[in-house]
Amino acid sequence: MRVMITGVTGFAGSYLAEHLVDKPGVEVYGLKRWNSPMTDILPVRDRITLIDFDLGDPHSVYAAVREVRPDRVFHLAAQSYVPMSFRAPVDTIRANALGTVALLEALREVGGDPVIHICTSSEVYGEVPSDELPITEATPFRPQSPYGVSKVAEDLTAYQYFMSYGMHTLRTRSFTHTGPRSKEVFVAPAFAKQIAEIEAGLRPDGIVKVGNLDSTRTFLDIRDMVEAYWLLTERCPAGEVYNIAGDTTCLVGEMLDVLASLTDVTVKAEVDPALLRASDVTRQVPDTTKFREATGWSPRIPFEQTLKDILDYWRAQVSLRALRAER
Ligand SMILES: C[C@H]1O[C@H](OP(=O)(O)OP(=O)(O)OC[C@H]2O[C@@H](n3cnc4c(=O)[nH]c(N)nc43)[C@H](O)[C@@H]2O)[C@@H](O)[C@@H](O)C1=O
Repeated sequence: MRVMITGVTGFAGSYLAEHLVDKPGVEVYGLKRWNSPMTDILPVRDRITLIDFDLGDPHSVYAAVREVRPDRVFHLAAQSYVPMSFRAPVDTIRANALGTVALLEALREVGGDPVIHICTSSEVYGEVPSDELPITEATPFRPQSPYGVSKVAEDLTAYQYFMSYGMHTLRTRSFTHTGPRSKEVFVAPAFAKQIAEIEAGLRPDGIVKVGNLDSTRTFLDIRDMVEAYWLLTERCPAGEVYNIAGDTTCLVGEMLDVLASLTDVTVKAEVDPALLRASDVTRQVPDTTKFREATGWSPRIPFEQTLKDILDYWRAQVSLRALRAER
């Protein structure tokens, strides 16, 4: 089976590749931008076929799809950082929304009836009123960022290709997922990196810069998420949409408390106004019953273990950077 992953050098794409390389009969084709850094993000790079493409260029998307002729597609390439989408809305919507249209058009033209996972986000729901929680797949779209809008477009496009052409699209509205190797622009690695720097003596004031600590997130380990994506394509009927999320719902401030409990140094949080958003989604409380019933999936990695692994990853990164600086 030929499995194509777009965005294979991204956080989710690299973990999915790692998850799939040992599955019998699976050949992994990873699509990446020609200049994507791969230093430590893609440990299985020698076990997959890498293909350069650019989501912004429909010709390159078509050429890659024609080369692979995939049986399964995981579309994980995206501009995924919400604050960046406020600064670069056109680029975010172009890459995410138009990139998805380009991919689906290429798949339609090449044919072969692949199973296609289009990865959208809990950000499509935006800020949901408290009396409408938990968020089900029937909760209305109220996106609060250009990123959220781009993901609504991806979601509806995947639905339209199923309805119009009978293509085997599946959509996930993926809630927060994190783990080692996630970029430090996201909240858990941002906090973990700063704690590792305090431990290494690089932040003598012991201050961790934070944004909005009163935001609720439901955390899932990336390694559980990629298993969910695989089961989605194994077990779910065409055209469906699913929320996928972890079991741990807490305030971002509580997540920082757990991280702080994993170190011996004293951690002081200080709000950096630059980390506050024009509008923030603060009530991310999902109902994932539909996906769990369809697949039997449930998360295996405890929240504290995920945070420990993230902190250890940043401890290693911080010492590596210090070593390089010494040379
Ligand atoms: C599902 C969804 O998940 C992710 O989007 P996100 O939820 O915006 O992720 P984040 O880690 O940037 O923020 C989480 C929350 O934490 C608050 N927060 C506080 N202090 C800091 C802070 O220092 N840094 C950051 N980044 N956030 C902070 C921040 O205001 C927000 O309320 C992406 O993968 C996205 O692609 C996606 O689809």
